[in-house]
Amino acid sequence: MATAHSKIKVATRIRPILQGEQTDGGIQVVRDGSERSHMSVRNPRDPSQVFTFPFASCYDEASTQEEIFERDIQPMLDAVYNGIAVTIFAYGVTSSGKTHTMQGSAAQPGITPRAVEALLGRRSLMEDRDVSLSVSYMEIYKDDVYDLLVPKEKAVKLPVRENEVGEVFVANLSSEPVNTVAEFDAMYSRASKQRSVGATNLNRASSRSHAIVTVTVESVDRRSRQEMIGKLLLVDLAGSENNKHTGNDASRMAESAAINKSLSVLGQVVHALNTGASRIPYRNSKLTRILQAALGGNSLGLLICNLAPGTKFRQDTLNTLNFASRTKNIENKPTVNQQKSDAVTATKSGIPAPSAENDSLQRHDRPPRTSIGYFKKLRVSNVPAANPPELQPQPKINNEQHNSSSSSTGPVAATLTEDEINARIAKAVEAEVARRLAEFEHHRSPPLTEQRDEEHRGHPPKASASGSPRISPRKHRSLDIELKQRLGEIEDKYERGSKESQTSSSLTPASRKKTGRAYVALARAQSEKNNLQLALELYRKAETYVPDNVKLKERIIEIEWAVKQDTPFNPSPKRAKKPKKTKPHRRADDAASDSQTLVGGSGTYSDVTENKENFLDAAQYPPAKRQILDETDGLARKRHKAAGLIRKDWD
Ligand SMILES: Nc1ncnc2c1ncn2[C@@H]1O[C@H](COP(=O)(O)OP(=O)(O)OP(=O)(O)O)[C@@H](O)[C@H]1O
Repeated sequence: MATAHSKIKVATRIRPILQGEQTDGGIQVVRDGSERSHMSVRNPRDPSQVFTFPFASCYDEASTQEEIFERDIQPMLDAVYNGIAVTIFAYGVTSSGKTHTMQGSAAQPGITPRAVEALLGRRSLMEDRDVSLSVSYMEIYKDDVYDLLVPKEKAVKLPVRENEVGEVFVANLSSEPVNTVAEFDAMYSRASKQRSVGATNLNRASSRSHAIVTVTVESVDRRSRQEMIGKLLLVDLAGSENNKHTGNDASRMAESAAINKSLSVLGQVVHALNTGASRIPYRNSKLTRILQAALGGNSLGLLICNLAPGTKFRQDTLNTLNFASRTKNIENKPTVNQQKSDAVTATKSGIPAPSAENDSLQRHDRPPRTSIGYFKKLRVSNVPAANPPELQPQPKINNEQHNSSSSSTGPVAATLTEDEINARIAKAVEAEVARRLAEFEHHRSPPLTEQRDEEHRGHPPKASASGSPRISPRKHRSLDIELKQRLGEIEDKYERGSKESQTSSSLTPASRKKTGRAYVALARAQSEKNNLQLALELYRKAETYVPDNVKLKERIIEIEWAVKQDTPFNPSPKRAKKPKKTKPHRRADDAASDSQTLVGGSGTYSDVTENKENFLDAAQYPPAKRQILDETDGLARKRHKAAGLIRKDWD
């Protein structure tokens, strides 16, 4: 039987213009008369340029909650009843309409209440099966997981665990049985009030956390006692934020940093899956760990990208659509969770069947019966789902994860201090970077000796696409050599030390910064040589070490664009350094937080505009404009300092 692959489906939705919002109509849904549609977005920097992004469904400002539900959600619910996990997540910049789409209001209920109602409605149609529904509801706030079904004062941080077959679950998360729509509405509205929400300049009720509702549908065939467990995960992500617009205070800034960081990791996971990376960084945030099955795993997926039409969000829109374009390439392998429903099978697994006394609230400190994938090892057969074609037991997911904590706390940990272990981890990663870079360079570029020979033979050095490289080829080579030497030294040092394999998340902030910087320098050198594909890969590598660097993201988008259009990329010179006296003193712990975020996630239009300006020679600007830029920068620095975050310019 062939394995069924299913790509993540992507839909986009533009929210209506809010009161006082400025827009220039630069973002539109375009339909070609058939079912096909695409988003058209004007380049904020060059209005003559229009980007187009085709997606399965594009909804404009006039779209209704019902329309989206009927067209894109309803058809996926069959799969849930057929024992498959389905994940629907809303993504977008703050205030773009994610909560409206997922949760909605009493007058305009969103996807979540509609989906539960539809699932409950289907129950009566299942004549030969006993069906039960239960719901859990959690939020991920500042990278900690909380149960929204328990009163806030009693809510504790819940651990995210993995069972012996590598499936991730949230331990001790409660779930409640749901039999009627009224029951669900009461529970959902009570729990949603507990979600962390705060006012920002961009949204009076901005979600400060990612919220995940999980509806579990268990159905047992009355005759064969075969049980199927389907799941529906409804995810309302917090929105990426530009703190120049949000007007956040210190505590909001800390929330914002956590939101932007986790969204950034989500972007990295999507990127790693797209490029077939051997290591997918699911472990770098709780969000991606929990959504692991939905991203390259055994779940069916729908990503709804919410877009804000305001002009100031234009760059966010482009970032969101770029993310969406990458996500739609991800292939999942949906599998049916099916088993014989009897106590013997359950106890055979070593995990007791749920006790009869289990009342309305079930707690799980081990993989719950309903956890996605728990039945993988109990599964006795596969059933084809009504909708998806053929479904197979889940093949091994390409999600190799290097668990550095286990290696660093083995025999080494017994004799070394934590600092020493950290230092070794840092060295190991740097060594890995060095080795990969050397390999990369070896395969991609002609050996330096060959280049030198060419010059000796009188061939002029290759110019960049612009025809006027700012860095001479000689300088490129010396930069490459210098960096390789530096990385070689690190590797040598490491060779004399430990051999653990590591992840970027295990590095100290200083080491992450250093490694990221090395990649940026190499990438820049490659882009100067017009090796754009290679430069792009190196910039992306850098991003895995400094995921929240907005300028780096901007550079990646620019090069992606150049590669896509097959046009030359004209790298801008380094930002002119400001006079020393305007810079506040940097403490050691400031340096350590360099890899933290100024704004993360996707950045925003004005942010990028400013960054773009930073790439340009400051001397090109009239004094008044330079002063404004300096003041904005000073203000931002003050705010970030207050929140323990300091901006660091890369490149
Ligand atoms: N399709 C829509 N129709 C009418 N109003 C909408 C729509 N989408 C969003 N809104 C309104 O826009 C505002 C912002 O929406 P919402 O709170 O859903 O954004 P969000 O993306 O969840 O923001 P955050 O990430 O900050 O939580 C709200 O007042 C909401 O009611």
